[in-house]
Amino acid sequence: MTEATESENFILRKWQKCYFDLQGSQASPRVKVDTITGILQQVYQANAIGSISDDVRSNLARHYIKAHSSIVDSANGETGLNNYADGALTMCANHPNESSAWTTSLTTENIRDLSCVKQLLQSSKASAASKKPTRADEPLILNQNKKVVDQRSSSNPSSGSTSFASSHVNRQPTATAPSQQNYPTFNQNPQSFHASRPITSSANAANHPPGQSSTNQVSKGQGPTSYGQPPQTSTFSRTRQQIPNPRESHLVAPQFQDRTAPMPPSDPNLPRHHASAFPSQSTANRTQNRGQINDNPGPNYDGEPPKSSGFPSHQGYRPSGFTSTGAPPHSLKRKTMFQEVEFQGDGQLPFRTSVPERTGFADRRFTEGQGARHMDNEDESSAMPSAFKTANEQLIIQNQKKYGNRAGTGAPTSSAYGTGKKSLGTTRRGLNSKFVPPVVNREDGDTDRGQRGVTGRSNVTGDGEEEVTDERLKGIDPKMIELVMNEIMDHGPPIQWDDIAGLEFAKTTIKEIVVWPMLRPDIFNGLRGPPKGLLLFGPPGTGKTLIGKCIACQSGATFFSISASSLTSKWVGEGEKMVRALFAVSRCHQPAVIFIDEIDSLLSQRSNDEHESSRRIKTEFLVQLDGATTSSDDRLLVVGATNRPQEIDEAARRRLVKRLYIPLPEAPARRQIVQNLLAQQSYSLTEEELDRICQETDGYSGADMANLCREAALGPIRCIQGTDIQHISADQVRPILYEDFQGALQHMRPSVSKSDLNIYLEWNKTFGTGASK
Ligand SMILES: Nc1ncnc2c1ncn2[C@@H]1O[C@H](COP(=O)(O)OP(=O)(O)OP(=O)(O)O)[C@@H](O)[C@H]1O
Repeated sequence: MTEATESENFILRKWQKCYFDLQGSQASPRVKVDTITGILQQVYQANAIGSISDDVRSNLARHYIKAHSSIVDSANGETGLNNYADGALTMCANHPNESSAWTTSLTTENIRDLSCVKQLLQSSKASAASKKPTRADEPLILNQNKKVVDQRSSSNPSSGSTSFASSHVNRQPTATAPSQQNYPTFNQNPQSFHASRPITSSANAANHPPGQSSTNQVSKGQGPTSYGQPPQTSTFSRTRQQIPNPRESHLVAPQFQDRTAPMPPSDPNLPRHHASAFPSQSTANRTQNRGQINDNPGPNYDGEPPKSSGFPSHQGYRPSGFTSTGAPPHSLKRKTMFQEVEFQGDGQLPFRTSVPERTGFADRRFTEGQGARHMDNEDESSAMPSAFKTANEQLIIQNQKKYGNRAGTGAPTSSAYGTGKKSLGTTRRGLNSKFVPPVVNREDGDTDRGQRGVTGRSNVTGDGEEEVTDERLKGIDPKMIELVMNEIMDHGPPIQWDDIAGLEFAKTTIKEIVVWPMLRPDIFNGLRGPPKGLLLFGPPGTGKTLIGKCIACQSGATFFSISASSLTSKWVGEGEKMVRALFAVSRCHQPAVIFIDEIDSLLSQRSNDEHESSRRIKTEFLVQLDGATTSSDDRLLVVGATNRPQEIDEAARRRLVKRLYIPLPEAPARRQIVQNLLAQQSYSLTEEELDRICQETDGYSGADMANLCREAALGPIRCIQGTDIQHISADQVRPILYEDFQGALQHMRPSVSKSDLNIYLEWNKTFGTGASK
């Protein structure tokens, strides 16, 4: 077996390991995306260190992408390509190495094929009439464009340039461009994107003449074309190619560059990994760029003052991109002409080079491309933009329109589970960046709500740029938003109902009153509407937090988990701001579950000697809770957990409509906990011994049982002589026996006192839901 094959097998084994993550019914979109990203990273890294050949890498990546094309093609704005493209797509693009320049494969034709462009054209139609160029102007513009076409064709007939402009030129439908085959182009049939991607033989790479520009490399099929015919460029590559790193001024606005000039191969500013560099662009930078665009319109391509065409000029992009690449002056003309001729619908779009715009732009195409939805014969020229809308913003809006109804299927939509990655890319955007909320799941037919979700976040600024800021986040400190996203949004592993032993009454009630309504708001509305506040009370360690997570997981909701004491202590003086931010962000992540542990410390009875700051937090919380409870549109559930229900303020108690007692586990539940935990270990216990353990642990909480099992599991280890532990193999450790539990029971006493239990029972009788009177 060759070394390469061994590496391949190693990766395949890992791959199989990931299979469950991808196929498991509970695998959230984010888990799947992360899993794919992970395996592709391994493939890519293995190739980078020479463990596997380019061929093997291409094979693996291709198979993997094909096998999971539905995930790769996910249009989910949160878990789909927005995140995914940053990493995995780079790798599966079969790009030869990190420092190679990326080249665009956008062409005049395929740009128009992009569904997002189509959408943009449609959406700007309304304003088009007023800003449509006069008939007299059109021939001029077209002639200018023709001129550039000719220039490009003649000056660079066979360079293999993949410049945006040249691609445009050479993708004219007529076969007049002899060098067209040298340009990366899109598969004419987007549907065949996955189906017709032969692996690019590494021979292509091997045959590649040394010193040839990377643009040519791509065109020869060494780049992203591993999924398509050599001259074609997959959408993967296009996705990357459209994302210039803002730190690389020479790469800015690649569509304007004369890409016949090779890109600097080892610019010190060039990040080692495109995957990490691109997403790391802060929105602050982008905002700055926008500022440049809007504040400093600059001259147009003729050095004249900006035309009043409704397009902002792009001085922020042009000079650096052009001077450093030595692009000919006519590139500027090209820019403007494309702006007006090729992108009549939204002329700015192709010239926006900040990350999300590009990503979203390409992603949208990528996502919808598989449906082979070619652009209809739109009257594109009739559409003129009135306000700039970035592709990412457009994507979000489109996603809302398109996927706003997913909850009805019961499919988890925006669950944040199963990923170690912070969602929504906020960590990438930076603190001062504009927060772009994720897709809000809305119901079928509820156009008003869906519409509101869209319009609610679109503001046309004075300079004509359309901002995408959620109304619900207005006035919220971005740092707080970031904190909520980073510290409060929970990304733990998914929890199933079966993971929670016993508690049948609580589980059944919760499924009925919370989970189903969250999954099917179309059925559970009006009187059947879910409660917005739920209180779980009972002794410590009985599974209240588990239940909270399980609710979120089972209802496909985003889980926000915070301890009330950290609200009052960790963010001293900022507590109420945090509460506001928490609710605001979670409203953007609906359906959402806000789990507040130790809620009693937040909502304790009001008293005169209460500290001012805690009073403010409490007031804010009640206000927000009221908002959640009064707005029937919101799919927001507040779950409070407490060991001291009797201390909760009665105003708060009233708002936590359902109050469920989470008692200590009964014997069968304790048995289940033991069995579940032992399942991961080698043990030898008879049924009787298990029964005895359960009898002897009366009064133990779930957490006590877990601790008992941990202690018992150490029994076999303690039998081993200290020195031997270093030498024995794992299978030489004997199984866990009943004796180990007996030993553990000597040390582990129950943590809940009988008197405490009486308080819970009493309170449950008075205020609990479903308690027998
Ligand atoms: N019903 C249960 N089924 C399975 N495991 C349980 C159960 N109850 C508790 N556990 C175990 O105890 C641990 C602690 O549970 P959890 O944090 O949910 O308790 P809690 O009621 O929220 O505690 P606290 O009130 O102290 O916050 C869990 O991680 C789990 O290992």
